[in-house]
This record gives sequence, C-alpha cells and structure tokens, in this order.
Amino acid sequence: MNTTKIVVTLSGHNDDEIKAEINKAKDSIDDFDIVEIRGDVFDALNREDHGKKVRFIIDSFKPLNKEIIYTYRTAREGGSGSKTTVEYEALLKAVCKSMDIDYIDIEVQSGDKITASVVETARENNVKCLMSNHDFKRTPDTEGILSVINKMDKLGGDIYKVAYFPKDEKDVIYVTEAVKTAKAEYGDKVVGISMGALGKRTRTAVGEASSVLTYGFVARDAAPGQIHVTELRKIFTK
Ligand SMILES: O=C1C[C@@](O)(C(=O)O)C[C@@H](O)[C@@H]1O
Repeated sequence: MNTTKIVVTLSGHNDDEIKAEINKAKDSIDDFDIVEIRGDVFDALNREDHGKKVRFIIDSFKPLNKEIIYTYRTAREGGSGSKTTVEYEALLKAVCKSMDIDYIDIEVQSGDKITASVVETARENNVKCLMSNHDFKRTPDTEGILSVINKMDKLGGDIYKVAYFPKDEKDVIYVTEAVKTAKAEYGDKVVGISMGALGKRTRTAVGEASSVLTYGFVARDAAPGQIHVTELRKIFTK
C-alpha cells in the first residue's frame, strides 16, 4: 500500500508571490496532502509581519483539510534563515504556541538541548515533531545517515527526514539503503531525499525505499531536484 504523502513547499517571499503560489496550489488541490510553509523566506520581516504571512497561508489551506508543516530552514542547512540557535529556538516555540500547525520542522544539528526543549513545547501544543538534517554539499555514508536518524529517534521525533546533495551515484545509494534499513527499524516515519537531478528517484520511490513524505512544488522548486506535485500525484495515486 502506498503511504507516501505529498507535501507542497511554498516559498514565495512577498504578497504577490504568496497569493500567486496559493492560487496555483488551489488549482492543483488534489495533488498534495500537506502544505510546507518556509518561514525563513520571511527573515527580513519583524515577528508580527512574519506571523501575518504564516497565518494567511494557514487560513488559506486549513479549511481545505490540508495539514501544515512550519519550517524555518537556517542558512547552516541551506535555507535563507539567519537566526542564531537561541533565536531559532524561540521562534519555533512561539510558532508551536500561536499557530494552527500540525508539524514543526526541527533541525537536530541545532543541538540536543534546543531540540528537546522545542519538542516539549510542540507536545504541549499537539504539534508533531519532524526532525530534519540537510547538507547541500555532501552525503554521509549509510552508517552516518543511520546514526543521524537514530539520534532523531532518541530525541523523540514523529518523522525523521534527511536530505543530502549527491556527488555521484554512490551517494544516492547511501540514502536509499539508509531509508530501507531505518524503515525496517522505526516503521513508516522516515524521509530520505537525495537532491539534484541525480537523486530524483528518491523522491518518487515506491515500496521498501519509499519515504513517508515527498516534497514538491507548484510555482518554483524550493530545492534542487524537486518535482511538480501533479507529477508526484500521478506516481502516488490516492
Ligand atoms: O527538507 C525539505 C526537503 C527539501 O529540501 C527538498 O529537497 O525537497 C525542501 C525543503 O523545503 C524541505 O524542508
């Protein structure tokens, strides 16, 4: 049975881009299950304006029965977020407390203490924890990836996501093998992405190497190798 859910990543920066992206997503409403809001694209805004943009997106999709992931991807992990780890922790906790989200993306490299404290706030607010780790330059080997996933499990995550950039075919295989092993150990809560053109098949894998989530776009790709959600839906038919 196919259990992969399709996530549409929204990465528009200003009101015009956000509205256009929301309209495009609504045109493809059956082609995704979850909306990922990339809070790091609002980095230049103050907290109030950042909150307004996030709320506007949530209000556009919650009535349409879509789940919401809030992600603040730091520059350390390939995003545009410039917050320090202390500011990052405060932002994620504030989002868990004040926004109607289903998942919070937590970069485990921000440190065990910060991760544990965000997990606690998320739990208190019925928000699931999507543990993540990215490297846009390299891919650890299978054992290295499994040790990251093991750490995510120890920290109490609900979903364990790794996304790495491959230099060659071997790197893609490292991710695929890690997903298979981790699924056998932890169940259907693993996401393994090998980015770029080389790794595209990790985004469309079915069967034992499938991820529980696959990320796609409607307006423009938010990461190298992302696929339009309509194409993903053809592969992961409901
Ligand atoms: O972690 C991921 C996956 C991603 O990096 C991708 O490669 O599709 C896109 C990000 O927005 C998301 O948070």
